[in-house]
Amino acid sequence: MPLVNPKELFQKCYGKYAIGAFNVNNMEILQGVIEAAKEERSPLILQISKGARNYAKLVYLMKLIEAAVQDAPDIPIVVHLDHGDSVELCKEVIDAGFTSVMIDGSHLPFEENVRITKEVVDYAHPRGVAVEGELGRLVGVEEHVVVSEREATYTDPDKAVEFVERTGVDSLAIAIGTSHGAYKFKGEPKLDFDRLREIAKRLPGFPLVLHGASSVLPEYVEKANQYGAKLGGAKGVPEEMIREATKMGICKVNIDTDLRLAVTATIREIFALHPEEFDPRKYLGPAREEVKKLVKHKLRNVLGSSGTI
Ligand SMILES: O=C(CO)COP(=O)(O)O
Ligand SMILES: O=C[C@H](O)COP(=O)(O)O
Ligand SMILES: [Zn+2]
Ligand SMILES: [Zn+2]
Repeated sequence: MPLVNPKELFQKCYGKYAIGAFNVNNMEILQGVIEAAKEERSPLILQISKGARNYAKLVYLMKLIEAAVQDAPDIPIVVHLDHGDSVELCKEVIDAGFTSVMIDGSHLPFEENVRITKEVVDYAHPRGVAVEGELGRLVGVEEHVVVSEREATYTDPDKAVEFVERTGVDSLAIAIGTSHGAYKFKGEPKLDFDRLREIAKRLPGFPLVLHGASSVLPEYVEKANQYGAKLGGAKGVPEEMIREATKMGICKVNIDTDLRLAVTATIREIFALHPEEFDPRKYLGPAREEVKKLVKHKLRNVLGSSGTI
């Protein structure tokens, strides 16, 4: 089937399970993710960041995704722009065939965020493309002990309603305590589920998005460290918390760091155990296999999207 708009996927999964949005940077990661979705009979969101585009060139990534669609003809696949930082970039990728874009104005003043997000919606919707906006800031490592600090960065439920109404976005990324990367918490992991519940209550049935949703699986961190990495103190969102969030209106769960860790741990082990090896297929192949194993686990045991197509 052709690439799909995520709207229908979100309607179907709301409150029950979530769609995994996996960052794609190269062929091996893409193939690992696709093989997992095929075996699990699960829909997929493939997301491309500005960084991915700078690394691999958009034309290469789009051709790889075209190949994936051909290789997995019955899997609904969304191609999404992750953290679009300008109206121009969103328009460019819409014209290139993306079926979903994120315009991330979360660092801007509210009115400015509304303005640019609405501009993207006005361009995207007539072209059949969905738009994700973001309200609230994802902050790393620092613990939110001070209430005023939390109020300044976490998503305000009143503002979320106003933002959705005024922009017409199809989904909203919210800040409830997650952050990007491998160092999400200093102490015990904690998410503001009361806030999520409140936002979901005020926006009934409206798809919410969780960024920074990697779990930073200890097995990968330990293996990478065992073979020379320095990832001390790495900590992610426990899988149980992700499961809980998918029951509360989170329809899209963004995962990048976990893929990076799976690749890195695998390659480090091979380099350490087989120093004579110099054929990239001998370490990129196993890394791809590990990505597949990880994504199957996420789809089946964390997101709950296995067997839904
Ligand atoms: O939010 C993300 C991409 O937009 C990825 O988050 P992680 O760093 O937790 O994988
Ligand atoms: O949100 C961030 C994603 O993990 C993408 O990261 P990147 O900009 O390094 O590709
Ligand atoms: Zn953001
Ligand atoms: Zn993100």
